[in-house]
Amino acid sequence: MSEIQATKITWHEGTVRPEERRALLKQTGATLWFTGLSGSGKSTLAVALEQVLIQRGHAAYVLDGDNIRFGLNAGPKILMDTRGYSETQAKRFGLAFSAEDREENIRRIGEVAKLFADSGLLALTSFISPYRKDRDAARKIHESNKAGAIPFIEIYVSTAIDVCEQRDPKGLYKQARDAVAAGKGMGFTGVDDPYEAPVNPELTIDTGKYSTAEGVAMILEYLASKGLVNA
Ligand SMILES: Nc1ncnc2c1ncn2[C@@H]1O[C@H](COP(=O)(O)OS(=O)(=O)O)[C@@H](OP(=O)(O)O)[C@H]1O
Ligand SMILES: Nc1ncnc2c1ncn2[C@@H]1O[C@H](COP(=O)(O)OP(=O)(O)O)[C@@H](O)[C@H]1O
Repeated sequence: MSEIQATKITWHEGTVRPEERRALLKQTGATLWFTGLSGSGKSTLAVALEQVLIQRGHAAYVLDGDNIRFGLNAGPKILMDTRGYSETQAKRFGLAFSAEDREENIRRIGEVAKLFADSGLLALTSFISPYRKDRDAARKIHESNKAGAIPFIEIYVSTAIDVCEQRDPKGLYKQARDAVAAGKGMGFTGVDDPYEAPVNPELTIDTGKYSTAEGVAMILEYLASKGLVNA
């Protein structure tokens, strides 16, 4: 017996067809997967795009790395301080920034975005998602969706590290550089932790060159070309 059979779970088919969901919401669900360094502009772009989409009558929702790490993917300390987890539980379920924890962070959010998009929403995810294999796995989750493949649009926010570091909106680059100088390190993406750039993203946007409004316009143009938004 395989591992999967051993768990004795069976898929329970729904009766609502994807066309019915599309007719109800007057749109096709999709995931827009923003990836890039801290401070590259993922959240700014995603939030600005969400606003325009809603104004245009589209159901859209941003899943933001920082925000999701307060809840679904909270770290051990937050789980103990705000959810009453014991230290053992918090260590078991909490996610920090090791390669394994980032992998699980992205796996969960790949699944959640897929559910949102399958329900008919435009899911906008804003996570560093530094590992190519983890982003590819999220794409695969969408491609192999039970009710039919879901569009997965990878948007590489390619802003150079020196620009991100100059912005340093949360002071984390400075902290990371100081930690490295002190010989401790912080495992901060781009400083002393890897970022693997996408090989073949659907879109690339450098916010060092384009304004937020221009970036949003580029994404809308792409979505319109795929029939995913009202022109
Ligand atoms: N070590 C380390 N490396 C990178 N980022 C760090 C780290 N520690 C904390 N932060 C803050 O967490 C935000 C990134 O969370 P993500 O869930 O998007 O990261 S990941 O996809 O799991 O790599 C990231 O937010 P953004 O700046 O919005 O990207 C940082 O504010
Ligand atoms: N063209 C632009 N697009 C997006 N953000 C920009 C742009 N120009 C400057 N910024 C600034 O860069 C910072 C990007 O931060 P944020 O959106 O939180 O990035 P990330 O989510 O990738 O960490 C913000 O302070 C934002 O105001």
